[in-house]
Amino acid sequence: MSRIGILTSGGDSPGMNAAIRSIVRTAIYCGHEALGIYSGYQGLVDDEIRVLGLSSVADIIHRGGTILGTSRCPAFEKEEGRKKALKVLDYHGIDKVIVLGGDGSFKGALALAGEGVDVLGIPCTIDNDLGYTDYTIGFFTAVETITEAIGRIRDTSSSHERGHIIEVMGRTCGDLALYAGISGGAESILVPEEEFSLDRIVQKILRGKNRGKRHHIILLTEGLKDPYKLANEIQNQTDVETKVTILGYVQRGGSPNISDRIMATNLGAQGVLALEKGRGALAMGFKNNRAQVFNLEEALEVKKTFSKTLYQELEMVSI
Ligand SMILES: Nc1ncnc2c1ncn2[C@@H]1O[C@H](COP(=O)(O)OP(=O)(O)O)[C@@H](O)[C@H]1O
Ligand SMILES: O=P(O)(O)OC[C@H]1O[C@](O)(COP(=O)(O)O)[C@@H](O)[C@@H]1O
Repeated sequence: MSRIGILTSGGDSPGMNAAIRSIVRTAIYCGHEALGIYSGYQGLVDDEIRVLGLSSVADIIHRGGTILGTSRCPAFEKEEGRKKALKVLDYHGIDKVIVLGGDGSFKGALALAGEGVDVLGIPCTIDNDLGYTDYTIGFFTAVETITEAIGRIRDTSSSHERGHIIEVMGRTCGDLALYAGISGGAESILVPEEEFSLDRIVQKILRGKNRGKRHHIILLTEGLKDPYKLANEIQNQTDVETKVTILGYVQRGGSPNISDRIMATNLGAQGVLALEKGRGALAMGFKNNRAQVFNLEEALEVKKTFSKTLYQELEMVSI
């Protein structure tokens, strides 16, 4: 029997609760004990740990956020913080830790593994910025949220004959803009992986305007450009009034969609089974349409690739 600690870390993502439920139930089914580590690595350093029973994860599969709470914990990046965390794990007799988060949280898990703790990472981030897995838990729910926002904004843009810049999250990864741009029918997307061209956006708006188009939706990945300056530039060069909406944290909250609930349940359950068999540092990923077990260190080294094919398709259909 193992005592399995579970913690959620970094930015929360829809589906984290579904994964926690799956891990706790599978662990108990297999005869282990599950312990919740609250508030991410901070809770590990500060000893915020409680046993999770079967009913502690009832009625959460559909909830956004994480019942365990999350944090960004600079203390854990220092040796002193990690020493405290190791003592806490030892005190509770926790021999395995499952970390739900993104690449930063996985680096934290790797540091724990370096001290002899068996760890397993489950990819949870709306950004879909981990190279070793095709998708991360929360990504498709966030794409749906953005797609719905595009639809609403297009209604009012068409009525007023306006352009609209919608800033989306993603940091260094353009997947949220790419997938939501395709599913929402955006005219242009600005992503870190592709060269920016104001002229291309302007020409597209002018072509659309000439054939009677009344809306122009531009998705901008956060941090690339000041959306208000960009709106001014577009307005000056096209004479199309251009507004800005920054979607922000709306994208990160909310009930997980069906695919995120299924992927979370799948990766959570398989994660427990993988930890039973394997030692060291592991990661679950969703590759080629199925749950697979990876070596965590190798998984972190896989460079994230951007789909040129999807990007070209978006460019062609939004001519
Ligand atoms: N190199 C590292 N060593 C130890 N812990 C780390 C390291 N990098 C990140 N972490 C821990 O993981 C937390 C979450 O990382 P962050 O990059 O903010 O989020 P995400 O996991 O979503 O990418 C950090 O606040 C820190 O506690
Ligand atoms: O909550 P914070 O600290 O403002 O973080 C915002 C960032 O978190 C994200 O929503 C998710 O990123 P991570 O999953 O890597 O934490 C990013 O898209 C965004 O830039």
